[in-house]
Amino acid sequence: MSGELLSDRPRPMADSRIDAASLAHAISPILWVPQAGLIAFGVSRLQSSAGLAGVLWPAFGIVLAGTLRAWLEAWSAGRMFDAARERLGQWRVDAVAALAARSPLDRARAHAGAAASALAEQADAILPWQTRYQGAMWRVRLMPLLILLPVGWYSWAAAAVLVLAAPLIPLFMAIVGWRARAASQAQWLQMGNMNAFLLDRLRGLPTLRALGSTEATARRLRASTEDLRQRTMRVLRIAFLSSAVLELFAALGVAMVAVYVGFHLLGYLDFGAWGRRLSLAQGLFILLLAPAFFEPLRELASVWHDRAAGIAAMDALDRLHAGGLPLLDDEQNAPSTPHASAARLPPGVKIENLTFAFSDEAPVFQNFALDVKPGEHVALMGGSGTGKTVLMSLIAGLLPVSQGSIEIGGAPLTAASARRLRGRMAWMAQRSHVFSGSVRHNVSLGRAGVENAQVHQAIRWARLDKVAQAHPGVSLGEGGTGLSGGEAARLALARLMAAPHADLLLADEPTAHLDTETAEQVTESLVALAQGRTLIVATHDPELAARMDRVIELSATADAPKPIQGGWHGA
Ligand SMILES: Nc1ncnc2c1ncn2[C@@H]1O[C@H](COP(=O)(O)OP(=O)(O)OP(=O)(O)O)[C@@H](O)[C@H]1O
Repeated sequence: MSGELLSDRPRPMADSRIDAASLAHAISPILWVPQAGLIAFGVSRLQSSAGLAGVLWPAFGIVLAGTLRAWLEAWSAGRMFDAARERLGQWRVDAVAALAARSPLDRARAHAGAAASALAEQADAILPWQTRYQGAMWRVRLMPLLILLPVGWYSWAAAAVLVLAAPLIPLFMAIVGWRARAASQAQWLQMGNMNAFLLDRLRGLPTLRALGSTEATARRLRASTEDLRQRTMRVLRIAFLSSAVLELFAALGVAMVAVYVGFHLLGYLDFGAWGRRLSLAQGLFILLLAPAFFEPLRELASVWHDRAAGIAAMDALDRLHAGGLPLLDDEQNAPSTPHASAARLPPGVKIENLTFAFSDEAPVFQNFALDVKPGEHVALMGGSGTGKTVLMSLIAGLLPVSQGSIEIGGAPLTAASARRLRGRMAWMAQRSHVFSGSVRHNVSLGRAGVENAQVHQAIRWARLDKVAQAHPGVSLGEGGTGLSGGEAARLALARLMAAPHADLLLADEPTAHLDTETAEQVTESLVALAQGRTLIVATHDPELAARMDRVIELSATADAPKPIQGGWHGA
């Protein structure tokens, strides 16, 4: 996926379409109008000495309307929740795909802890926004008007009181809501930062312990949690304030209607009923409807904070989409399961006129050219920072070329071809990540085309079957705890071995940090494994380099490779 495609991605917005469920949810409270009418009517029947028998059918009607309303609310809430969960699931998938489409060398990528926090925790705040808030919003649009009509029908004065009290509520809520969103964003930002910090320091705990820096880390963590506590309290204060403002104005509105109706029925106020006098039933009807007029607004206030938290969560998901260094990839061109082909030649690598720079930094490569023949074994050497890892990443399509071209086995490396070509490659990183899990899983990595038998063979070949942690049911710790440096290197080799379809091997300093004996074993294994395949190895190890067909020396700004040893001897 290209950088432009990523940045052009439309921002995911809340789905505000009104479907059957949200419509049912919005209008279900209207059933309170016939219920209130029947209650008022029943009371008037009691007053007119109709007896208990006279209120039986109004009571039946009240129960019926109440049951229908409860069913409608339960049904619509369930439907709205399911739909919102489905949408949220899709947004999460999109955000993970956007993260995966970024180059692993992109320094601007979200920190793992912050991304995990946004995806797993914060994204859940979108659900109440999409269900409770959107539902409440529809009720606010419809219900006050639908209540105002019957109230106004009997008394314009009572309707006027409601109309005057109502706008004050959204006004104050808008002011409070604006502050709530900023506070919510700050709270989640701090939460994400804290998670990222915690994850980073937990990974580096052995280093911190060894260098006696745990106390300083604990102090910083304490300061972070205190900051988070204060931000959370700020959010809660604003949420409570918005509810208090609304309750105040709703209570005032209802009280004023009650005062008007009471004094009107007592005969002290004889205006406001279109020249008539309200009966007890009509007055009661208006009194019962007045709280229902404010009910949607009260509901909206109680979920007002959900909107702030939901938008902040959506922004956090959106930030995971923000463009950076893209990985060369186009999911439309996903390869079928790769197969080893006996007849196929291993691919050569031809680089022409290559220029690459990390954003505004000085170019790592300028007009660089390299021709690795099919089956050739090549060592990339050069001082630290001369671009060996960057060059291998460019060949693997993990970084986009700024200018020039790379051909793998005669096929240009582009977004469309990258997945297919990567299917022919196997990468041994400088520090291969070891996942928490069994050795077997760490070797297979769930790769398509990697059979169980190949995994077992690779484990035996790398002599990992003798490693205690390779026993069934025993898992490696996070980051490979439980493996020595040499065993971790052998595990990386087993990963290459288990993928026989890969005929272009890229190994980034496979013997770094190993003692001479282990380095020799790794070199032997790698050379044996690379027979009949193309191998490019970045190394500072002269012993390993000497086993290659050719050595390419990279200089500070690699504009031309310098062969310093041997030539190409063919496969
Ligand atoms: N993710 C990155 N973002 C920005 N610059 C980077 C990134 N990775 C590497 N660089 C820079 O690119 C240059 C080449 O780095 P690279 O890792 O390829 O060097 P190297 O030759 O592999 O070094 P070493 O032998 O120490 O591993 C260095 O100047 C480095 O600072």
